[in-house]
Amino acid sequence: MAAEAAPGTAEPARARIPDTVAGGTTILLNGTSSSGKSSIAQALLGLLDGTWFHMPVDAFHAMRCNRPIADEDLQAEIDRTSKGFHRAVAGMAAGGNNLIVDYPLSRRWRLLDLLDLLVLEDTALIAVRCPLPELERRERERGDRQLGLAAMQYDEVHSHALHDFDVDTSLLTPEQCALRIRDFLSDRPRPTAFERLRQTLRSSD
Ligand SMILES: Nc1ncnc2c1ncn2[C@@H]1O[C@H](COP(=O)(O)OP(=O)(O)OP(=O)(O)O)[C@@H](O)[C@H]1O
Repeated sequence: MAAEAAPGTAEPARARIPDTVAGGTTILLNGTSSSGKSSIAQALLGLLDGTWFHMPVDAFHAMRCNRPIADEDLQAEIDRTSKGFHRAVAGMAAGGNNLIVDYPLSRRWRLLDLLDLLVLEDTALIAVRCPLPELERRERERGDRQLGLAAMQYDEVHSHALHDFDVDTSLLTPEQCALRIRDFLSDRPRPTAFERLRQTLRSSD
C-alpha cells in the first residue's frame, strides 16, 4: 500500500498537520501468555467495521537488536520496552486511530502508567481468561514460549479485578470471543473500567 495517498505540498510555510479527529477506540486485551489474545485480535480485525490496528507488545520486542542482554539487565530492558510501548499506543490513539492492544498487565505499574496515558472513556479493557491447566497445555503444544510463563503471570494479570468485559478462551473459539466483544462494544456502559480504576487506584494522587 502507498505510504502517501497524494503528494503533499512542497511549500513548508503552507504545510499543515492534518486534522485527524481523535476519539478512536482502544480495545485492550489483557491476559496471560497463551490465553489467546493474538488469536482474538486477528478475528476482530476481520470483524469490526472501519480501520483498526493490532498492536501486540511482541512486535516491539521483535524490533530490538539481537545483541545478548545480561540477566541482571533483562528486567530493565523489558520495562523500557513496555514504557515505550505504552507511549506508542497512546500516540496512535492520539492520532485518532482505532486500536486492538494485545498486552498482559502482568505488573501493576503497567496498568498505572496506561491509566495516565490513555483516554479513559475511549478504552475498553477486556479480560482474556483461561484456566491454568489449559494455558500450560497450550504452552507445551506451541513450543515457542518459555514453559511456566503463563503461570508466572497468572495471579497478577487480572488482580485489579475490574474489566469492562470478560471472555474465557477455554470455552469459546477466538471467533466467538471476537463476536461477543464486538457486540459488547456496540453498547458500552459508562463509566468504563479505566475510568473506575483511575478513580480507585489513583485517588491518593
Ligand atoms: N479460543 C481458543 N481455543 C483454543 N486454543 C486457542 C484459543 N485461542 C488461542 N488458542 C491457541 O493458544 C495458543 C496461543 O494463542 P495466542 O497466540 O492467540 O495467545 P496470546 O495470548 O497472544 O499469547 P502470547 O501472549 O504468548 O503471544 C495458540 O496455539 C492458539 O492456537
